[in-house]
Amino acid sequence: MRLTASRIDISPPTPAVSMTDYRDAMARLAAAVTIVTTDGAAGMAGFAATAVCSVTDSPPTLLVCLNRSSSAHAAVTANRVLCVNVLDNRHAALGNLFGGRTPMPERFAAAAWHPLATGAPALDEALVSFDCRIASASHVGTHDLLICEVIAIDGGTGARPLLYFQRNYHAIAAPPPASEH
Ligand SMILES: NC(=O)C1=CN([C@@H]2O[C@H](COP(=O)(O)OP(=O)(O)OC[C@H]3O[C@@H](n4cnc5c(N)ncnc54)[C@H](O)[C@@H]3O)[C@@H](O)[C@H]2O)C=CC1
Ligand SMILES: Cc1cc2nc3c(=O)[nH]c(=O)nc-3n(C[C@H](O)[C@H](O)[C@H](O)COP(=O)(O)O)c2cc1C
Repeated sequence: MRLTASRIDISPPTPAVSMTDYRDAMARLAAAVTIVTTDGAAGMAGFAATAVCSVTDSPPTLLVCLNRSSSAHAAVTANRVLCVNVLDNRHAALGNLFGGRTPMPERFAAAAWHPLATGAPALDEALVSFDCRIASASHVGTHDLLICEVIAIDGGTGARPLLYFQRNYHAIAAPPPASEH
């Protein structure tokens, strides 16, 4: 059964802030970079995402914001499962590939993956991967807000996250070892 989204109408007739000013301001909000994947009857797909955050730990729940114009949208919403893969600082090129305009097979061929409980591909070298079932979805403007129940977690050993800031990737070094005194 296809996921149906409720509509939350929040846009005023004339926005007080232009899209350009909003994007310029958002470019200053540093964010972790993820690749969100799906697989199932509607096919395998994936996209780069920074609009991901924790909602609650009871039950463990993530929010993923997905543009309805994305080529991954139909597969994600029809499969109703996704995996959020958090990138480390070696993954900037992979972020670019999944950032759009590249055919899906080419995106997935660039790295090694393994399926988790939902069947969505987890990136072998992710900092951590969250395997999720999509519990609900709402439309807000151009995007679907996907409320995702985390049903499995994989990885969690790396220490060097990839960040996105001012329209560029930035590698974060590992923290120094704790001092002995
Ligand atoms: N949340 C999203 O949907 C995001 C989409 N993108 C896509 O990647 C392209 C390149 O992004 P940048 O190089 O960072 O330059 P940009 O000037 O297009 O975007 C700057 C910042 O604005 C926000 N943003 C951009 N497009 C958005 C959208 N459609 N909805 C909500 N927030 C958005 C993001 O925080 C982004 O980092 C964007 O034009 C967009 O297509 C990038 C980041 C987040
Ligand atoms: C760093 C980065 C972060 C992005 N974050 C999101 C996001 O959170 N949500 C989203 O819908 N698209 C996001 N995008 C855009 C998608 O990854 C992708 O470009 C878009 O869905 C169009 O892809 P398509 O060519 O497959 O249709 C981001 C792109 C980049 C490069």
